[in-house]
Amino acid sequence: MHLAPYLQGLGIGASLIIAIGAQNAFVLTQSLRRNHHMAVAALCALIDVVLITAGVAGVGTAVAASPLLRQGAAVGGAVFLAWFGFGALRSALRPGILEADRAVGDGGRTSLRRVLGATLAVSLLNPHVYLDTVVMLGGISGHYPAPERLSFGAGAATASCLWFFALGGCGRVLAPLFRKPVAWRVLDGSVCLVVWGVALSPARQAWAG
Ligand SMILES: NC(=[NH2+])NCCC[C@H](N)C(=O)O
Repeated sequence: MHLAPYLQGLGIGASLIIAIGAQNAFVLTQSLRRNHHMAVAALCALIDVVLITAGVAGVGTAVAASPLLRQGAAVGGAVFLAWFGFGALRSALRPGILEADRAVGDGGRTSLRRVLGATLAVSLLNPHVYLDTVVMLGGISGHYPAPERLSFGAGAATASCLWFFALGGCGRVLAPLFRKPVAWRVLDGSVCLVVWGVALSPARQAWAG
């Protein structure tokens, strides 16, 4: 294991993942509801590990080289983020509609299958996930010689695991704050703005172009 590339992978992986977006908002919501939150965190971490491995193995370079794949991902991603943001806007404007869903604690649990299905959707249909793992981390890892590339990938995978388990576990601490409906409205409103901002961001369009 090479320490310097490992730490670089850890730092770059963390800085890419920490910004709030659709996936983080979803994990945080399940954590606040204690809705199979550790299974959700584990699935997100697992998906990251698999995609980072693919990126480090060279898939990212191939995707970036294909205009068709890039544009397909960009259009699909914008549609997904627009739809996800619309859901957040709806619950910010009419918090009552999701009341049962939003109960803090054990009141709002849905079946494990449904929650894991939603986790897969919010991860695998989300362009940010591929951009971070396959394209960015995969692309940066290409600058290292092979053994150091593996250490870089291991560092990035460590960042993902630490982040998702921390986010999944933090609901217990934040739960008292989210007993007030207004806190959910603020969270949902911010998520809507951020997600729509990402859907329209010039960086994403440049990537598509
Ligand atoms: N490494 C990742 N899984 N990145 C994608 C998720 C990160 C992004 N901030 C979000 O919450 O949507």
